Amino acid sequence: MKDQICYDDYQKTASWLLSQTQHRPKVAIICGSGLGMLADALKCQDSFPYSDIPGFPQSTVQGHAGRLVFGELKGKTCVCMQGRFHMYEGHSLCKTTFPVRVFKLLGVETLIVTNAAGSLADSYQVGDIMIIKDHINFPGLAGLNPLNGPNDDKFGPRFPPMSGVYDKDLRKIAFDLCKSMGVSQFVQEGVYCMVGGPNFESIAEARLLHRLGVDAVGMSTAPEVVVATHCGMRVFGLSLITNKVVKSYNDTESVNHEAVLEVSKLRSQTLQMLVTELVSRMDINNNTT
Ligand SMILES: O=P(O)(O)O[C@@H]1C[C@H](O)[C@@H](CO)O1
Ligand SMILES: Nc1nc2[nH]cnc2c(=O)[nH]1
Repeated sequence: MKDQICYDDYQKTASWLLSQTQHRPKVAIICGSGLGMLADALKCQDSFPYSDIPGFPQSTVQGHAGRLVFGELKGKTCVCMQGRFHMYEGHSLCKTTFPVRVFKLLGVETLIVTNAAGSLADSYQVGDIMIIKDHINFPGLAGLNPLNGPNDDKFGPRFPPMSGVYDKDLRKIAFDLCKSMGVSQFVQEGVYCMVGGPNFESIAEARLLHRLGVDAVGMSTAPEVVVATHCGMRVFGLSLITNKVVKSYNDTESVNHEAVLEVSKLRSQTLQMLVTELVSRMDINNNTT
């Protein structure tokens, strides 16, 4: 896939998908590491391996199946990415966010992003679910932004604001749902920070992030949210805390990807229920053809 992607490229992929499925999703869900089971709740599924979708990049990370699944959650039509693209895989940022603009052209209005993340906040525990309140886009601050290059006005403005992008109403609904599901004791709300990866943080880096007010750190999400916001989508995000980031030189523990995937499994059912109920409560105009 070439690095410069133009409107026609997104359009070709969207048109192909629309010709292959009757589903017309209003909600898109991006599954984080080990969280692909979120798609299992979809009814009346049509699914497509990324390798079959014209123009789609390919997943290379363990725990990211590489399938696009269309279907219904409690009667609401959704499309779900079982596997996302990360900058550290060697994709350019416009490739990692390619699906988001395709979703826009499919008619998607709300993007739900999920990820596995390490916690910096002292009060967080492994297995906590963090409702994302805001993000720090570290690569973005350093000039690595998916919106770099000529702006395409068909998608959005040259200088999009990024304040208040994680929808307040959806966050409130999610909190209330967690209470009624009896899981609020392990639900947090906080700031997610994207770093480039693929290495996990050094202790000095972890301390820096902690001092900056980061609650959870990961290697994705922010570019997808920037692109979704640019094209006018509503955004909701969840981080699953899979590990505590090591901040002390006395700590002998260290994190690895297998442990991240193990913890993802632990909370899979809760996350699936939360996302399903959240979507069912969304105010969406569902056109099914
Ligand atoms: O796709 P996400 O952000 O959930 O993946 C996280 C960050 C790395 O890709 C991986 C590290 O275990 O999990
Ligand atoms: N950067 C980063 N990404 C993660 N994804 C899951 N855990 C972590 C972590 O500790 N650091």
